[in-house]
Amino acid sequence: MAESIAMLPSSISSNAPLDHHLRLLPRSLCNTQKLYRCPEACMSDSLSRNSLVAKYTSTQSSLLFANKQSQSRQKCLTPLKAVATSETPANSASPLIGNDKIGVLLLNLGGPETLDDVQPFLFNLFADPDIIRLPRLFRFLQKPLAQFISVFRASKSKEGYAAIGGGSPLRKITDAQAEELRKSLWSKNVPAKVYVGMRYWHPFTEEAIQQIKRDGITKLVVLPLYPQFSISTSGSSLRLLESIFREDEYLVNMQHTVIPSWYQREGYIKAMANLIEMELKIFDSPDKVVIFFSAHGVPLAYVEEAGDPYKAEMEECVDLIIEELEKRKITNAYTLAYQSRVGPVEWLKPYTDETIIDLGKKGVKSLLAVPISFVSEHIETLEEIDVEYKELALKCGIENWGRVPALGCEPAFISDLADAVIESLPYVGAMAVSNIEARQSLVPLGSVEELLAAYDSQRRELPPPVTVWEWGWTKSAETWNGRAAMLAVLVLLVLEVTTGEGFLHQWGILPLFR
Ligand SMILES: C=CC1=C(C)c2cc3[nH]c(cc4nc(cc5[nH]c(cc1n2)c(C)c5CCC(=O)O)C(CCC(=O)O)=C4C)c(C)c3C=C
Ligand SMILES: [Fe+2]
Repeated sequence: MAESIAMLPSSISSNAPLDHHLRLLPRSLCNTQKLYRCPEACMSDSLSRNSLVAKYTSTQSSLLFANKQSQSRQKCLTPLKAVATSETPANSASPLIGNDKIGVLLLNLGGPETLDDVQPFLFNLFADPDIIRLPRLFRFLQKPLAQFISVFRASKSKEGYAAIGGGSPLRKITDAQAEELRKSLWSKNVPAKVYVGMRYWHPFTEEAIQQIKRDGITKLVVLPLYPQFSISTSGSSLRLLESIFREDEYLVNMQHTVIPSWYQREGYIKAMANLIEMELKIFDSPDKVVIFFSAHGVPLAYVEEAGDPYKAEMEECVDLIIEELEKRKITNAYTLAYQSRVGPVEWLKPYTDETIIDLGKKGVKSLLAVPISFVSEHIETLEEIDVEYKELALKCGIENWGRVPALGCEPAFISDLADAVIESLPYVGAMAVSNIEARQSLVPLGSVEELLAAYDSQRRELPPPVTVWEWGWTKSAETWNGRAAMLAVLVLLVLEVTTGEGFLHQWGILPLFR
């Protein structure tokens, strides 16, 4: 059996040129004000596309990256030898580097595969305290509330899923991405197994972890398939992983590292720019098209109260894509807005629908929508953007509409994910505190525990994204009181009409039958 030996990077030796890392460092590491280009500036001549606004102060504290089983740093930075046999089957159950069996766990949201799955899927979603965080005193209501809201919302959601073929394409696409990533890793002499762990539907994270144990994986790279970190997405999955790891002796001894976000990677940025460049060419006058980045929203309180880095990462991501486009002499106007709001609380602004209406009023005629928070097609690209927002845009006078496809299995993107995994391997179970390269993003590489400790450590109570009853003169109480009052009036009316008795009859508003 022929054996090939390849050297893996001694520390992070990214394919990305050094200046790319360096360019990102001041933004990512300093605790001073961050500068962002004003997205609203896109429509204004006076505010050039390069106008800078101070928007965000990173609260990033220095983090200690060591999981319980951390090796000495010296050891982790020793070049690893990747041992792959040319005859090893691609789906071998025992992928080895040295004596280690390497696994990559892709974390994703999951989606209902049939219309019957919609309500239980929604139940799982709303039962997650990172989606609806109830006050401590009311935690026991989490499941009944999730049941209530999921039943209440299911019919609306089902309409959406019916419109895109009767279910979410997420599982199929994520499985395909996992397979392409595995092939890419093997082609780079890293024989790893790749697993998919969904948060709210099959294959659940718990199932993936069982398989990881059965396969005897000893080093695990955890890679959420969200380019930007949010408490409500990657954070929620990491919290689940933490609880699974904590209770399992095997997992406690398995070394791991997490790549919490990767929006800043050159390969991802270039892949997004490629897609935008290609779609722009379809328009008659490509330079007149406004590039409309539409990100999934989160409630404002996640960012302002719990310190979710999601908004800052999203804005930085858009900046980096725009910089890449500028290098290609593409200098279109652009804007960023947030979609998919659920419930009455305030979410990140500007909202996508309101921004489309504004752009229409300002006379914009061509719009290219760019979904930016997710790398697969899903209900919010296929239904919300392609149907609802397109319809709204056409109604608002926008004549030419285009949409950039999600990255899916785009080869340059998958290859870059593989590089991200390879670059993280020296940090599996290791301390990376002083490694500048490991700290490129607002949420740098670390272990599950460290990341959860760094973000949202107190797990503060947040206003829920859906209407939940609260005591006092609050918005939700007003909403629920209003609904209760309307219901009571309806019941009284029905009683009046059916019994012929009541206030309206006594006051002579309705005729007395007697
Ligand atoms: C980065 C992406 C996402 C963030 C942030 C996010 C936060 C978030 N979502 C909800 C509520 C719902 N999300 C739903 C579906 C859904 N959400 C995302 C991504 C993010 N969510 C995706 C990719 C999908 C689609 C999955 C699919 O099946 O294709 C749904 C269900 C669909 C619907 O009824 O609209 C809900 C509900 C909240 C409350 C939230 C932040 C707190
Ligand atoms: Fe969502």
